[in-house]
Amino acid sequence: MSDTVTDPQEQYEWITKNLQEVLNPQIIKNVLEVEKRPLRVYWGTAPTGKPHCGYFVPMTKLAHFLKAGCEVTVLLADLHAFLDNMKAPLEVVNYRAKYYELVVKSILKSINVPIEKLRFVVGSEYQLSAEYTMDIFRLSNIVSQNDAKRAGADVVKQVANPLLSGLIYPLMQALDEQHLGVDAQFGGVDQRKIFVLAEENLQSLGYSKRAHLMNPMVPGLAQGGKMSASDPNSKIDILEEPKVVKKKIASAFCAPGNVEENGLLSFVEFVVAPIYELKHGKGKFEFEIQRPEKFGGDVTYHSFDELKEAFRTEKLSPVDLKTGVSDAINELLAPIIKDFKESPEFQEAQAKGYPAPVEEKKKVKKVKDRGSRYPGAKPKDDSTAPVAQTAEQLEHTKLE
Ligand SMILES: N[C@@H](Cc1ccc(O)cc1)C(=O)O
Repeated sequence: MSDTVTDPQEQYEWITKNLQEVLNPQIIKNVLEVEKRPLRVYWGTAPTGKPHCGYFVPMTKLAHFLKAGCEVTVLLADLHAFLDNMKAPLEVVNYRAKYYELVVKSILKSINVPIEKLRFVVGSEYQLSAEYTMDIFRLSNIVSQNDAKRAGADVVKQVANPLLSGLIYPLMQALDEQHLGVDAQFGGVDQRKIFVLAEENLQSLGYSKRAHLMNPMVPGLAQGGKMSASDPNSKIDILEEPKVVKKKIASAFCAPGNVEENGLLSFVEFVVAPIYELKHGKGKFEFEIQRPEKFGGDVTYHSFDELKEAFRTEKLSPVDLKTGVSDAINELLAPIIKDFKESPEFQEAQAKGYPAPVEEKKKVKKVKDRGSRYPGAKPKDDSTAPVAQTAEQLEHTKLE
């Protein structure tokens, strides 16, 4: 990556590049133009599930911030992962935070971002202090249940009987801005309601209002563009093997000529293009697709619009677009998979951060054992069926 820019105008352009929305841009401009110092900005991530390909998107923004000379902090929000319906139980949360840290560093390295310029902070390192705790209490005395609930609506998992932790979550995210000593917080536009909560309340605690920078949400690969945890094909793990990438992309929704609802084109637009630009310079774009001779042979597009137009007019078929996108993803993932395979620390963080559920293991073993005792018999999994103890229960079991 080339050197950082120093002209305030240019810095502002890098900071806000590709964003969907900026709240309080004057706070940023004031830092750059009047105070003439580096902008301090942070991005928080809660180590919950496994990071997927969408993770490249905030990474390119971190690169832009560094390019603009910002002081960038990455918050590994371990307690937030716990507070969000215990998505990360306390026994595993520090391994998951480590795993996220290594993924973030590996991605940044792969797109030539100097990681030594970033500050990594683990949430629980400061969020358990007396001062921070007192701030949660102070904030809980000025924010209503309703407002806290609404603030978390797009971030905290919504369940039938919501836990109190889901209300504490947004309060803490607001307080992080103060306790990390930043001028601005960056996140996806799904964080908007929490950002507004912070803007509306920090001043009542005697703290200053921060600016907020928001990325658009990147559509997934399924029809409708949602990335859903329940549809594994809509997401590609950051360590996905090339073959699996091909398979998932092959099953992605992609109708001939349809450029509106097309997760593959979105992936090129929001992930591949910004990374290419970072590596090769402003405005540069190149997307190569290997294609059999009889369908026109290999083809290279020099702008995203050119690619999109070729697909719209059906000069490029879904099969060929899929080949191009799979190859591009595999190229992006290769250095991260390599880092993982070469690092025992990385592997340990994954193994201990995401242990196989104990129940499942037991079940599998039982089924296997039975299978070997009765060769050829189809194992029937009744491990959860109740065992009848009395005549009455036996009768009941029979009836079922
Ligand atoms: N809410 C963020 C995580 C986060 C947590 C705490 C923060 O201070 C900032 C961000 C997410 O959805 O991933």
